[in-house]
Formats: sequence, C-alpha cells, structure tokens
Amino acid sequence: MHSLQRIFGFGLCRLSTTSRVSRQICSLKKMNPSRKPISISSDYSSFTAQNPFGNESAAEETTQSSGAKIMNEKQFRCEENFPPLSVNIGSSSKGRNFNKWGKRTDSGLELRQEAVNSSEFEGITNAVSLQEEHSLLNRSRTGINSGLQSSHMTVNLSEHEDSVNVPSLQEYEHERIAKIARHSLPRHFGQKKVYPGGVVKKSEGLPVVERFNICLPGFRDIKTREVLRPGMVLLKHYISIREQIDIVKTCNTLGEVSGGFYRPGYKDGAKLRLHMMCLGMNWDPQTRKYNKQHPVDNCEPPDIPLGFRLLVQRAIKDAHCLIEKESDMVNPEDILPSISPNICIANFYSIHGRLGLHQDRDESRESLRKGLSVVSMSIGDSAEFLYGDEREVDQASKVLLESGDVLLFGGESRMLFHGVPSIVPFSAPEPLKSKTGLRHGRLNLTFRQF
Ligand SMILES: O=C(O)CCC(=O)C(=O)O
Ligand SMILES: [Fe+2]
Repeated sequence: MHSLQRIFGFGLCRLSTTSRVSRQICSLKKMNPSRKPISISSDYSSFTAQNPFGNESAAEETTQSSGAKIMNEKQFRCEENFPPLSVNIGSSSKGRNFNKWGKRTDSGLELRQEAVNSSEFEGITNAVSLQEEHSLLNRSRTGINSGLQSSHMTVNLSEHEDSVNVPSLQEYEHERIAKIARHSLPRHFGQKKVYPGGVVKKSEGLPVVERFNICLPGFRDIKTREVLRPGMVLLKHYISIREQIDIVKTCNTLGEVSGGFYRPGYKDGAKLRLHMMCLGMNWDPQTRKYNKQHPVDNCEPPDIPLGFRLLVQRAIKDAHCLIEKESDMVNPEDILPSISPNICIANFYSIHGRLGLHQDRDESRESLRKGLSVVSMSIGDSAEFLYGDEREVDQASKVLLESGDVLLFGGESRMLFHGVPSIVPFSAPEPLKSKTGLRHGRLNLTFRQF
C-alpha cells in the first residue's frame, strides 16, 4: 500500500492518509528537531517532515485528502506544547498555505483519497477486535462507525482552538487514539461535553445547541456477532475492506500459477459449479482425500499465508468472547474448539455457482472426534448459505453470507450439513471490485485442521 509524503514549504508538513491517526500523532511528537527529513513507515501511513528553509514569500494550494494533516513545524520546534494539527476525514477539501502561489495537482492524492473514502474508515473499526474494544458495539449502535455523509469534516486539535470535544474524537476513532490525543491536549480542552445522541449537557446560562448528525439517519454498520446454534458463530462484516482486498490479491497471485484455481470434478465426471484452489494440503473431490500432490497439476500446494492464519486466530478469539458473554458458565473452547489451520480451500463461485448440501468429513479422525472448528470467510458477492442436521434442503436453516462475514462451526455443529444454493449477483462492495478487479461472484476460504 502506497503512502504519500509531501513537503509543502516553510514550516509545514503533511501526513497523508492516516488510517492510524494515533501513530502519526505519536510520530509528530517524536519529530526530529534537527529538521532532517524523517520517514516513518507503518502498514498504512508514513510521513516526511520537510526542511523548513523554503521560500516564505509564495503560497501554495494543496488538496487535503482524508486523513491528511497539515502542521506548522515552527511551532512544534519552538514549543513544548503539541502543535496545531488539522485532521481531515471524508471528502477532499482545498487548503492553502501561503508559501507559494500556484496549484499543485496530485492525482496520487486523489487516488489515495478515494481509497480513504471507500475503505479506510471501515478498516479502522475492523482492525479492532472484540477483546480490545468493548465500545465497538456501542459505537456502531450510535451509528458512528459508518454512514459518513459526503462532506468534509475537520477536527482541529490546536491549543488555540477551545471548541474541541474530546468525546467526539473518541467516537469516530479508536479508544487508544483518543487517549493519546487527550494526553497531548491543553488542560482546558474537553470542558464542553457531548453525550451520545447529541444531547448537550446544559450549563447555567448557556444556550441549547442544536446538534447536527454528520452520518445519515438510520444508517448502521451492522457488525453483529451471533451464535446461530451451539458451536456455530457468525461474525458479520468482520473482515475489513482493506483485508478483503489483500486476501483477493493474494489468492489471485497464488491462483494463477500451477496448483492454482481449477474446476474440479466428481467421480462420476460431473463438474463442481465452482473453481477451487487448495493451500496447505490438497483435497481431491474425486477421492475425497487430502494429498501432498495436486490432482491435476501434480504439485505441492502453496502454504497458507501467515496473514490468513492470523485472521483465523482473531476470529476464533472473538467468537470465544461472544460465547463467553452469552453463557458465562461455559468454556468456549469446549463449544467451539480452536484450530491451527493446515488446510485452506478457496472456492470461487461465479454468479451461477453453487454447492450442494454436504458434510466436511474428510479430515483426520482425531480432528473430527474433537470437533475442531471450520472457519469460513466470505468475500465478494453475497451467498445464501444453508445448514442443518439433515441433508434436506427444506429442513435447512438459511443465512445470508456477505462480503467480510466469517462463519465458524465446530463442537456439536462440526458435522452439520451445509451448502450454497445461490449467489446474490452484483452484491459485492464496490471498493473491493474497483481495487482488485474481482470478477462477479464470491470467494470463499474455508480453513480446517487436518
Ligand atoms: O462456500 C461456502 O460457504 C462453503 C464452502 C464449503 O462448504 C466447503 O468448501 O466445504
Ligand atoms: Fe463444506
């Protein structure tokens, strides 16, 4: 992922596209007093501080992309206090610093801006696991995670501004970020308190302020977590768009060479209505066995990428938290046994793809006896997913699996019948398609431990 680093003239520094605002706040505080360019890279952001000895007479127009900050370096050089800082979230706006007249066009910025508008906000909230953040559900209930209207919002964290609400900063960013920001703010900040729902705590003699919601009414980011039945948990919209993009790109890279996606067949010659790729171990639908050798390419399967395995672990942990929360007398490990996955089957369904009701029962006897969980991730178009105790479509329960959903089944649900009767065409998130070129259809990754 590219980061943008710009120098804008005397005493100014721009931090482009910060999905991790906290990191950049920290980085700014640590900024090199020798004024040499500093480059701080993280997963998603980086910045460069400029040499301040530029041309002071000219002014320059800049585009402030979402997540960008412009700061006056002189102030943080001279003062102990945290410098004025402008954080932009949402659509781009034009900003000026009066160093150089003349417009700077920067298509890279706009591209990056697009990425922020489409996915980064979601990435921020999704990067937070249940254990880390209890306030996530509360925030999504108040609609703060998403539904950002198409407009520009600037939060000024400046000692010269006395109208910053610390709680509202807390609301749209992660708890940690607010903590860091609070440490950096002057003492008189945070005196005006806004409570969820826009209710303003009235102080004697102050007028009642009518609040404006920057998010559309009724919009909710449904990051629900649900126990569908004992041993079966659905984590809705769990994988961020950014992670989904990474997964698609990784699968595409692994899938276009030998051992990659192919259309498998059954013993009777019928073809499955999907394309498949195996990671870790090969599974042959004709023999229903796991092998080292690929059924058509005769090669060893690629390893399961570390990022995939970490995501599986995170999902299991969060599912356990949910199980614990719902029934405090149980050990979640007994209900949904953890796995250390050594098999990943990636299925790609076109919009006409499907998979009949079946059980996953080709893993080792021990794995099945222990009910080691299956962890299934959905990306792209949504799918209808059937599950039940019988191989009977009419008796099966149905759930919609959308892009980013993670479904886990283990323990007493390990041997349930399940299948995909249909794909919902053209339902994939737009940014996922535009950033990856993913075909219409659905990618499903199913992780198991042999
Ligand atoms: O696509 C899905 O959601 C299910 C895939 C599946 O059941 C399997 O690969 O065994
Ligand atoms: Fe299955």
